[in-house]
Amino acid sequence: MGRRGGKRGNWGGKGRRGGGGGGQRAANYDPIEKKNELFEKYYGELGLFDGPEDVEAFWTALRRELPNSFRFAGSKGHALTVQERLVSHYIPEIKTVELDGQLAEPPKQLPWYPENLAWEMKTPKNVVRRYAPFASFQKFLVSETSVGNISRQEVVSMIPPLLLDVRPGMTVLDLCAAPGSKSAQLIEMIHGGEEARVRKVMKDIAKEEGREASPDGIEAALEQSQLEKEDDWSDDGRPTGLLIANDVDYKRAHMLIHQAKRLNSANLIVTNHDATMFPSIQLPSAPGQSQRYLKYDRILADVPCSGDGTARKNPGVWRDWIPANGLGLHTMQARILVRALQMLKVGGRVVYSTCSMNPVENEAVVAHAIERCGGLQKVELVDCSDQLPELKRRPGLTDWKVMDRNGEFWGSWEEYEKGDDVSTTKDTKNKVIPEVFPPVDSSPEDKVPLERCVRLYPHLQDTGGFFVAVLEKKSEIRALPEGRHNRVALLEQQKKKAIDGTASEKAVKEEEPANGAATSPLNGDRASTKRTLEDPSETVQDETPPKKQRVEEEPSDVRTEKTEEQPTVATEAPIKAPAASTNGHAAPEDSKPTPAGLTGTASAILKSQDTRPPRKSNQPFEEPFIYISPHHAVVDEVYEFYHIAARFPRTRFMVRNATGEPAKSIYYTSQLAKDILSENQGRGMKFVHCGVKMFQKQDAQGRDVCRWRIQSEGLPIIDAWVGEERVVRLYHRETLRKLLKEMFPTLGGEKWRELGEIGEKARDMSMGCFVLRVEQSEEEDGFQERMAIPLWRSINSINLMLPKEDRKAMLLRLYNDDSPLIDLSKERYNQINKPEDSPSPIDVDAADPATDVGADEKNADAKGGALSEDEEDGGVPLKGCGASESASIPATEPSSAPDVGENQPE
Ligand SMILES: C[S@@+](CC[C@H](N)C(=O)[O-])C[C@H]1O[C@@H](n2cnc3c(N)ncnc32)[C@H](O)[C@@H]1O
Repeated sequence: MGRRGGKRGNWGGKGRRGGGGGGQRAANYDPIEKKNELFEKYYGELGLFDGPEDVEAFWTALRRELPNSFRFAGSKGHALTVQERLVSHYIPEIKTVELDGQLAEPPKQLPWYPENLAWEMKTPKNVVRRYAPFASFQKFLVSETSVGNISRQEVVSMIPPLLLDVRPGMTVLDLCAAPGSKSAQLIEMIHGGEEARVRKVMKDIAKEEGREASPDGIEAALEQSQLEKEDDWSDDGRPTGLLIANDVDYKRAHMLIHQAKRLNSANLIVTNHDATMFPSIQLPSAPGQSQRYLKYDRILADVPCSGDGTARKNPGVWRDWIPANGLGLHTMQARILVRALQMLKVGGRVVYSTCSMNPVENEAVVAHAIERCGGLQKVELVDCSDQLPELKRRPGLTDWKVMDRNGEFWGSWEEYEKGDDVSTTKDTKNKVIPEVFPPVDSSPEDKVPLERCVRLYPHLQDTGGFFVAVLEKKSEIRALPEGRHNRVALLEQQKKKAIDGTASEKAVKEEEPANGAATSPLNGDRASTKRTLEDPSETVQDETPPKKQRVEEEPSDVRTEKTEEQPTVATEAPIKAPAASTNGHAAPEDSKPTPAGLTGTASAILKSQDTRPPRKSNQPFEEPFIYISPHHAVVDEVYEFYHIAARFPRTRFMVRNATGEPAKSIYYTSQLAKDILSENQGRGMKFVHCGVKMFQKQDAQGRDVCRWRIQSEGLPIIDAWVGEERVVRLYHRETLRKLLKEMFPTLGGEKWRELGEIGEKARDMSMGCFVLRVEQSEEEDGFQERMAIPLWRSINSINLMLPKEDRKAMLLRLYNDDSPLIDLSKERYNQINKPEDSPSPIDVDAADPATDVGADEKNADAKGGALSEDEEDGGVPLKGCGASESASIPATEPSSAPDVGENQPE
């Protein structure tokens, strides 16, 4: 993993590689001509637009560069506070810029985004570079993006999570999640109102115990949180919901982890599976009770697609567009959607989305999946025209033509089959299958209201092109095996109806599946008694795992594209499934072919019964997730040292090493995440991330010092439960400024006085980790937002345990200060270590007991010490937060563990 925030900080710099088969890399050196005969013919003749002006506006917009867009991320209260800086400081400055005699246009809020937290900026890059107010705004964007307070995201990509309507407490699955911008939105929704709920719980507890509640802006926080609407109180206000974010691509799954990590969610699990056969997840069940499986309230299927809606940011689309791109993806997209519908709770919602405008990848997939799931009695296509009313949109298509790879249009499967060029029509590689055409309705009640889908075109509100459909599960489904017979049977029914006026409603259901899936002993009703190891409510799909896809690395919203052909009818192809694993890491999907004739589920059953040791594989090794005993000595120690309230759950601490012993880091997860990890490890599930780092092992002097310091990531979760004995309160801006600016300010002599309001407390406090609570106040020199930061007291100094990037971002946001940080420990060391008078480590301390510079700190310097500003800007990997962050840790002045890759095992 690279430097924190690496790619997220890419604002207006050089072009990035994009999806859609090309990208701006080419645009930088050899501009791609925005022309493509087939592309223009296809969208020109599909009849998507309202007359010539509309058509013209569409193509003009599609050829224009895409505006920048971003949203303020994290908890609502925090996002609003960070946004306030843009509103009150940068926008007024930008408004003073004159461009060609006109005042510059500042960034604008998107009117339909909740709390107006999403923005777009149309100013061209060359202007941004030239004018100081833009340049300083740019600096703010980069800084806040790098610490995760701003998420750079395409406007249209923000829509699917909003239509998914996630509420706290829900169980959500994001099937194709990387690089994770939508997952980040989903996590925020799961955590909605958390801060205020927890504070209210604490207030109530204090009242019960006859104590004063902590004196700060609780009322304001309560107001912000819409507590009336939120209903997730069962875990003392902590969210009980869960997001499982999945991606088939391991590297991209890690990009997602990096992106989501800043949200510090204990309610996130990242998995690495093929979404077309995402495994059923077991839940714990009482002895003697039947097995329970996880069902989801909400599923996002933001599937890989041809990405032709991204042509504005990925000019490669213009060069590479061919009809086979969309045709080749349809089957996999439908499989993902069917799998999503299978795993959904009755009454739950799936949002299906693509950044393609092609009906073959959109309406055709929706109709195909509904058809396979048993029609509109089972799955409703939801009318969401009343949601996000200010978002301009067009209805889904109910009729369309299909272009074959020769550029010829066909109106229906029948027409296509009868086509003149028999060799083409019979060519299965051509990907033209019955399901890519508009659906065939056996009766008016079966007509899928595809107009309820949402289409977004570039010219409607200056965005990329996009497609969204919202589906609701009405009752349990048994998906029909995929294959031509479904649609063909319907066509035949229709023909028959036309001839003799009778429709055989049972025809499809009684049809023998072409792939034999329904006759498998492990499939359909006949198999229900045998299904001991998988969710009986899900019908087996006949799976052919997708072959290799081309994946472009792109931090925001990039589609992947298949380059290889994939059989559309999965009949005799050998089925492959994840290999068994005894320790949570699985062999690659293709390492263990399933015996021919068995379905994916059958294979999963065999797999889970497989007790052989895991095979050697190319799958990167993932350490197991092991929960530690609530009575473990380390748990006792931290509870005692930090005076953590007994009510805070002791059972959810986890380590990532095979011994199960706390060695370097202790993570915390929600209860549901724990249940899932504990129940499913060793069953072939590929978990790649879960848990927020809560405690980090720290070398320290002094017998009574707890060696486990609280990590800044975990602090928001445990903060409210830490006893006053380990809390320092801070109210004044200037005090925090000093602590942010200076690393390791000394307390020796009278130096503690320089720390103002906290000086005396700092002087007198014992060594080890404290929680610095920055409280809200109405004072002029007060804070609008409460914050909690870990603080370390060494022998003679204190230090905020905060990564440098966070310090810098806070200094810029709160104080408009972008001058370099001051590392006082380094200065002290350099002073003492003048060449002519270089004392031994013992001499150092003896010479000046006011310094904390000891042998380890010297070592740190010898190994390179802290990174200079220049080095950082030069992209040297930045790790940790202290002065000695890239080297060994001084015994008395701790640095944090690497702040990237913290999902990685110890
Ligand atoms: C359009 S991108 C998703 C963007 C993402 N939702 C976001 O908002 O950042 C599609 C993703 O699907 C993944 N993918 C492709 N085929 C998949 C499959 N069969 N199962 C799961 N993920 C898949 C790709 O690796 C890619 O990251």
